[in-house]
Amino acid sequence: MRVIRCEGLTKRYGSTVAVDGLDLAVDAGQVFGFLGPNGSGKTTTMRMLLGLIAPTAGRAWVNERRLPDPDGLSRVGAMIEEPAFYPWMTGRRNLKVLALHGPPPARPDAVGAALERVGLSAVAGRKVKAYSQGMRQRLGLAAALLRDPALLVLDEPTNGMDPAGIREFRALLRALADDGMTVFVSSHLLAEVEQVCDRVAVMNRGRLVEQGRVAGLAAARQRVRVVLDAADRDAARGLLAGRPVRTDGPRTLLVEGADGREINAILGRAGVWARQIRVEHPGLEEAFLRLTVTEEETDATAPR
Ligand SMILES: Nc1ncnc2c1ncn2[C@@H]1O[C@H](COP(=O)(O)OP(=O)(O)OP(=O)(O)O)[C@@H](O)[C@H]1O
Repeated sequence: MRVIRCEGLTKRYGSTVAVDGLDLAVDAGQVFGFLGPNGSGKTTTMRMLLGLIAPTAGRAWVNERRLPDPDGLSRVGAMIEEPAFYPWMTGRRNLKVLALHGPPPARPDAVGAALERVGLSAVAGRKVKAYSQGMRQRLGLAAALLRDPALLVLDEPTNGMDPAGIREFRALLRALADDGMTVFVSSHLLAEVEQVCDRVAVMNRGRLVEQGRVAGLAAARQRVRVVLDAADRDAARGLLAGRPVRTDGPRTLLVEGADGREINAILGRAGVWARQIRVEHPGLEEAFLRLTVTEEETDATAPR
């Protein structure tokens, strides 16, 4: 089942195109990472999917209902921006207040179950003002879980958390998906998403630049590392001109997306012999950075 589907989803604010013709498909039971640098349109997309803002153009379906159909949205739990709680109330009381607000009202045991699920049962009797950032985020997640959602939409949920908290949160998301929930989670930090997500979509300036399995994207970003005698480096660079090639120190060239054999042949034919040619698969993090860096930036930062 497709839990989220978008076709040409677009949001404009005056002359700013926050989201530009987005096509997206998210299947049930996955953790789906929605990645991109700040300002790339992630929050705007999530707000459209939650029916909080109307698209300028395009269509979207949530839980197989065309937005803004409330039936599709009634099975969605969300955490967008920092969750707001009454600081002078305990964690448990905050959730009870939220459980009372409908529709639909939450099941009577929903508060206890949600606290248990996020690992806050032991501190549920403490006032929220004494909670750490990580505890607040988890309470936010518990609030999103109160009505047994089929889909969780989480906007940068680990912002401000420490590394241990991030690890625990990641395990929690994985466990929820293993129980059949679909988790749509945004981040500008790939490293954390890479370890928990089945699939990712990468946004840049309102546009989708990649979508696929995490493992597949990492493999697709292969590069060839060519180590030469320093005297040969510039000649080799000349031979590879027109390809995405950059230097990495006085003896090394990195050629993006290339095939090792082909590079070997080009250099060998011209009599420029490499000391070493190695195919590398840089982590998704690096691939992601490269994807979202503009061409001018690449030129400006490339060592010459
Ligand atoms: N209400 C608004 N009015 C005008 N412009 C907006 C509005 N909301 C978002 N934008 C613009 O749309 C673009 C995308 O913003 P959005 O918040 O969706 O990005 P993001 O990827 O979620 O980034 P962040 O992680 O910083 O929230 C930005 O250029 C932003 O300035």
